[in-house]
Amino acid sequence: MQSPRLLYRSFQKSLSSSTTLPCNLFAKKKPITLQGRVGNYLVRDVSVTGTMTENKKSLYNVVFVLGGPGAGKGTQCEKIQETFGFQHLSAGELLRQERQAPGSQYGEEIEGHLKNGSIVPVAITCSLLRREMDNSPKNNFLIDGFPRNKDNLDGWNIAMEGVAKVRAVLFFNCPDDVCVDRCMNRGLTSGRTDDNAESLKKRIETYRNSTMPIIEHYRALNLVTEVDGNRSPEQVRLSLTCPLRNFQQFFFLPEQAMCITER
Ligand SMILES: Nc1ncnc2c1ncn2[C@@H]1O[C@H](COP(=O)(O)OP(=O)(O)OP(=O)(O)O)[C@@H](O)[C@H]1O
Ligand SMILES: Nc1ccn([C@H]2C[C@H](O)[C@@H](COP(=O)(O)O)O2)c(=O)n1
Repeated sequence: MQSPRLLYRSFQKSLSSSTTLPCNLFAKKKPITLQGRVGNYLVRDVSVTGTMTENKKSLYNVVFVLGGPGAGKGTQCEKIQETFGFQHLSAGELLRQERQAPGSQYGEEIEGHLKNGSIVPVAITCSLLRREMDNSPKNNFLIDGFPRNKDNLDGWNIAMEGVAKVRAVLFFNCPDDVCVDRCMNRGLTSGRTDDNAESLKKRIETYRNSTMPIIEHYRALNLVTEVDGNRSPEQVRLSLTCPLRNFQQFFFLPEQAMCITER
């Protein structure tokens, strides 16, 4: 069997030699979807921005990382980002930095949400994420702690259409009591104003009521890889290797992305 990369290359060749696409499609920045066959495989969902011949930077590839507070998202993202060629962006961390930024017009608003365990409006969070993505040399992003509710999801879908594509969602499943214990321990040294019993009660509530429906939304789209977060960090890391290799192989090709299914 040919490797996905080789299949992809032959698909690219077949496109440039035989596919005629209207010029005005190339003129637009919006992505277009192409489909074709290579051998016994159907290659689809090739997203193109700009001209194919100019080899422009394609859509950002995104893996969302979700789970309860303390489920281990940040710990694992830090471990895997280098090995698998991602940049890790933590929505919570970006918000904490913005809250501290001198002269930020959003500082107080963010602080209120962090203390309450409620979710900051998407316009703020999404623009912080977008700024990091645009300034990064990377094209593949692990976005940790986003989208946390329907407002996040809807805002992202509008703002990122034609800019980023969600390839997969990693869901760290971990019992609430374990999550709370971990955050309380972290609170002894983290300096985080929300690692305390009162904020955690609200954060767990927000996770159950607002974030779980988002995970279910992506599960219905077949994008969710669920990970048992209630194990040692090393066991969790090992269990991620295989799914991440698959993402890397199938989704994160240099200029464009593809999906291959057997005929
Ligand atoms: N598998 C694990 N077993 C035990 N402790 C862990 C594990 N993973 C992470 N921790 C510890 O639990 C705490 C929370 O981990 P981490 O910050 O990765 O969680 P998170 O899901 O990113 O949390 P949050 O969403 O609140 O930022 C940290 O102190 C971390 O060292
Ligand atoms: N999409 C997001 C992500 C985070 N926040 C706020 C609210 C969270 O309680 C807090 C901490 O996030 P964490 O570091 O636990 O991922 O940040 C938000 O409003 N919207």
